[in-house]
Amino acid sequence: MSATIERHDFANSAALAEALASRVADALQARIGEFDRASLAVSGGRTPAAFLDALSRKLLPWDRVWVTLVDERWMPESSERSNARLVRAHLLQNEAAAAHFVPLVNDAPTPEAGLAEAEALLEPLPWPLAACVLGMGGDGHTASFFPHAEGLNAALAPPPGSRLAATSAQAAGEPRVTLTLPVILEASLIALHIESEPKLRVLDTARAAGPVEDMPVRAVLRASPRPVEVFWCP
Ligand SMILES: O=C1O[C@H](COP(=O)(O)O)[C@@H](O)[C@H](O)[C@H]1O
Repeated sequence: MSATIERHDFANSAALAEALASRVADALQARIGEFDRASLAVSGGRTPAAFLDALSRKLLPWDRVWVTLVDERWMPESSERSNARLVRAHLLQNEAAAAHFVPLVNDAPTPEAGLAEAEALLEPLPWPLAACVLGMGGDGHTASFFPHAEGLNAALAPPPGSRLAATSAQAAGEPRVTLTLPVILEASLIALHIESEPKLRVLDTARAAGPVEDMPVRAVLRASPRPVEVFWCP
């Protein structure tokens, strides 16, 4: 079973960041042109900072853009590991300061306890996503779909209408909240942002046959209704 991807390769991280920012800005602009509002989900982790900076400088009617996260660690934004903190620092600045940001974490003690409230805050967004920018870990996780995670099945095949799921895995560190697979697959643009040779090898392995539970990025690659656009640099 081979995954459908469209590769965009770049010489370095700065060139990739600019190109990905332009691609996402175009997707947002197209949706706004048609429906007046657009939504975007971005990932956290170490990779996206330069891309988010570049996107923040794009000229768009940002007051018509709703931004949320692909996934989040269940911890306050005061933590260095908070994905929301990354988005506030790198995307919600410059032109994009006018965007509406909807984080996924609330004051509940666990993702399971906070899921209904987080889902309710997502309800007013203009769905489906105009763009969803995924990352990928060296273990083949994407979003918070970690290999053999507790909650993985519900995140990949949720009850109808569920936009969020709670997952936990030793490799994930903290408990997580994540967009569900159907929400990601509905996005008009699904981009996968990866940097380094080792991550490219992980992607090659993920594209080969093998269980989804071992490398959950396979769930996206195999089920995506359109090519997943891979943005890569060494
Ligand atoms: O845990 C996470 O990891 C992935 C990949 O992060 P990176 O640091 O290797 O770029 C990220 O896409 C996800 O949003 C994050 O929660």
